[in-house]
Amino acid sequence: MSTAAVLRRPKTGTSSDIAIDCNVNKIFYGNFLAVRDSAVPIEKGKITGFIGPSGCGKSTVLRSLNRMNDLIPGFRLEGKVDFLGQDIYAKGIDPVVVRRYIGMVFQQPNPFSMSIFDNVAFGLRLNRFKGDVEEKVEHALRRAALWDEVKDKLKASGLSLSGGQQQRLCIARAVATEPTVLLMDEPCSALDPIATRRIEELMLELKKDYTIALVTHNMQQARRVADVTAFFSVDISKGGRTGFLVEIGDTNNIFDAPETELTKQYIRGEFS
Ligand SMILES: Nc1ncnc2c1ncn2[C@@H]1O[C@H](COP(=O)(O)OP(=O)(O)OP(=O)(O)O)[C@@H](O)[C@H]1O
Repeated sequence: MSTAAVLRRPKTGTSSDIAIDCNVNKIFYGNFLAVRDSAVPIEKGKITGFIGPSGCGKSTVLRSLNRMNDLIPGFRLEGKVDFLGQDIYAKGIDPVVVRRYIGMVFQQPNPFSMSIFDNVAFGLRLNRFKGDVEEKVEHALRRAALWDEVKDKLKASGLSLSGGQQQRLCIARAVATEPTVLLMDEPCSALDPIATRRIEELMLELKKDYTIALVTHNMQQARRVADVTAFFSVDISKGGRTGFLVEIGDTNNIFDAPETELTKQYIRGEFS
């Protein structure tokens, strides 16, 4: 069976509510133990927010969900990450195919130095899409709430757009190939408050069609958009700096009735 055949999209009515079942025992960069003991189920159709102090491993865990960390020399994961019940780190699974189903939007908007149209069409062409590219590009730009602003200048460079528009272009690029899950690594950190609000509104709109995992430094953002929040912290007890999951639960519970003292302290702003 081919890899593409192995990685299926979720069907309605499947028994599990989990899109990605992430069970990290350990993640290393070389000899450095960056993250330990983090079981983070990413529920279908929800936004799961990752919060926690700098260096607690939020991005590392997020990037493990679509094998983006494979690109980093020395990266090693002990544990299991299942996408719709299939181990994405299993032998024979092509990370490129994994990333087609589990797309990513980065902190810095990173449109390619090409036209708006070509930015969105990029993944389609890469995947040798045989259908109507123009229709797909328009659909993706509409999904990213950018169509009205760019429909008359599709040949202009993606780099000519504002920061917020560029980030929406990157979201359009990510959704053009119709992934199942979108990983968003601090997608608003380079944006002003108005552009941030637009992206937050967009995330709430996108979750109707996509499962989203979101790393954010901004606790208020997690509170505004995340259905589920995972709080990570850093363990310095053994002389290292190892991130770990403290707790995960409904966002309201994490913010209003957290189970651990550590979460309470973080939510109260006692450390950052
Ligand atoms: N490419 C890398 N090579 C080596 N160590 C890394 C690499 N990327 C991250 N780390 C280390 O792994 C740990 C977790 O980093 P990570 O970026 O995942 O944390 P984070 O919670 O996302 O941090 P921040 O909020 O500051 O972005 C940190 O100690 C970091 O220095």
